Amino acid sequence: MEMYALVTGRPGVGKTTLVRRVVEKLRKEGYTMAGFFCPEVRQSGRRIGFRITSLDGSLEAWLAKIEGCNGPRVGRYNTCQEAEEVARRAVEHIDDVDLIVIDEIGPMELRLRGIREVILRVLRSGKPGLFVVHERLSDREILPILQRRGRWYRVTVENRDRLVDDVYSFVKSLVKRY
Ligand SMILES: Nc1ncnc2c1ncn2[C@@H]1O[C@H](COP(=O)(O)OP(=O)(O)OP(=O)(O)O)[C@@H](O)[C@H]1O
Repeated sequence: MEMYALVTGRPGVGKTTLVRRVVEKLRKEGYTMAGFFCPEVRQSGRRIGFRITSLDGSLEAWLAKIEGCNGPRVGRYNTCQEAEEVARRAVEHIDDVDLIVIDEIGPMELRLRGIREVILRVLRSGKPGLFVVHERLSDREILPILQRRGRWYRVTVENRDRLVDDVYSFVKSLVKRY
């Protein structure tokens, strides 16, 4: 049974923008949501790391940085343990919301054990979800669950505006069903 809208696509194509637009539309209609975003941080045009923020913006921390954190390394970045607490707290009221939103489920997020556990808890909760999924996700436990229960939306420059309504309608149908 489908219960997740899975947004994927090339880096920088507009996945986060699409999810934010869908979340905004749902919020205006009174739907309640929990989850987190993982925005990149640039300094003088150069990407120096990623933050993690709760969906409502009230919690935030570093997720990964080139310099300054000492969690497991992913490419050029060291992950930051402080991110685990934000992820945990961002979904602590999971039973009280209509929808879980996670941007994104990728190698960096899953490298932190606390975030991996949060994502598994979300997947076990029975709540519908709107997730950005890294196009090269290969996690042997999480990817099969997503594939079994998700409908994929591959974002391109051509379809990214049109997809907002498609994803929005699908997510609404999921919330009604669960
Ligand atoms: N529908 C759109 N119309 C115009 N510009 C857009 C649109 N969607 C995204 N953009 C622009 O493209 C850039 C990248 O968008 P966004 O961060 O949403 O991409 P992403 O796929 O989430 O990136 P990443 O792979 O880094 O997570 C931003 O500057 C954003 O303003």
